[in-house]
Amino acid sequence: MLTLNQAANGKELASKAVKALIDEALLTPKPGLVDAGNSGSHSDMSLELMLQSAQALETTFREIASVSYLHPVNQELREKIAFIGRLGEKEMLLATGGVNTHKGAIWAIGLLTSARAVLPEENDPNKIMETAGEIASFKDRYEPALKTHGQAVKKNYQIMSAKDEAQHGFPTIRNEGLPALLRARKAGKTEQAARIETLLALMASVDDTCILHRGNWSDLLEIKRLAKEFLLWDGFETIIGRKMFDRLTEYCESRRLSPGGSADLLAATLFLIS
Ligand SMILES: CC(C)(COP(=O)(O)OP(=O)(O)OC[C@H]1O[C@@H](n2cnc3c(N)ncnc32)[C@H](O[C@H]2O[C@H](COP(=O)(O)OP(=O)(O)OP(=O)(O)O)[C@@H](O)[C@H]2O)[C@@H]1O)[C@@H](O)C(=O)NCCC(=O)NCCS
Ligand SMILES: Nc1ncnc2[nH]cnc12
Repeated sequence: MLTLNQAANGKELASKAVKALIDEALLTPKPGLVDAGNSGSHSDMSLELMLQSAQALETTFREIASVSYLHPVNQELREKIAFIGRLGEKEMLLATGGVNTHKGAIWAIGLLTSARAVLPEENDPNKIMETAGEIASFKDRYEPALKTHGQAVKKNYQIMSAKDEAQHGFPTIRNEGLPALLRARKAGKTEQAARIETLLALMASVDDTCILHRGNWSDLLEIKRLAKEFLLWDGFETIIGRKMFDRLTEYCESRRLSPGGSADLLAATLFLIS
């Protein structure tokens, strides 16, 4: 039986998680990603599909929050939320007809939801990321032995995969995404510009296994370089910044490359400060 506080906390966190996914999907323009203008590098995704997928995950996040509420940070918690997270992946595939829209987001935002429910009074995003990292670092004895794109890519390159990112307490959000968002807001930029700069700050740093899976090492380096240049030229504020954005979009879309991991981390950043 859920307590009233537990139920309210779960409902609120799940609604914030879904909103973060919707806000990320609606943010336009985004290089190589699905947005309100087009489907970027994806022939099997659309904005409608992304929104359907986000809505379908409400129950997953609510259940993660519910079991995590005031729970000690231990292996039992890790295994409980892994079970729900795997069901969430199935829900996503059911809602999208088999398209992988939000696997990385279920992982990252699932862990952050769990940490926020463990510490319902905590407002410091850094403490939430640290706690999520601790939860992610426990062994999940029921993890199925699957061969994933992320694992295949990690075998070839020495990179920070989605798992490492979480287990280290989300260093890319802590050091790049969140500071970029706060900086842009402080500079008085529009919320849309601030979020696009946040995405590009993440792209400039994340070892995105989606990019490496479809492309190669030099693609990842070029995407990081163009994203850095965009930020260096103050984003959409300057002609060169806008040129860099167009070049980045052209680079991704002509090669079918998608920074899906950065998109997930943008949604996670928005969730953390909601
Ligand atoms: C630990 C898991 C995340 C599994 O990780 P692993 O690396 O083994 O598996 P992947 O299947 O490759 O999924 C990782 C997804 O994470 C995103 N991502 C990639 N790089 C990073 C990074 N450096 N940091 C953070 N996040 C990252 C990315 O997700 C997005 O891309 C997906 C679309 O990919 P795409 O390549 O376009 O589509 P595919 O259909 O897969 O391939 P093609 O079309 O190219 O053929 C989209 O979903 C975005 O979300 C990676 O895909 C974790 O899933 C896990 O272990 N879960 C078990 C349950 C659990 O423990 N849950 C606990 C909390 S809920
Ligand atoms: N907007 C988006 N487009 C493509 N893949 C994604 N994965 C997460 N968000 C995405």
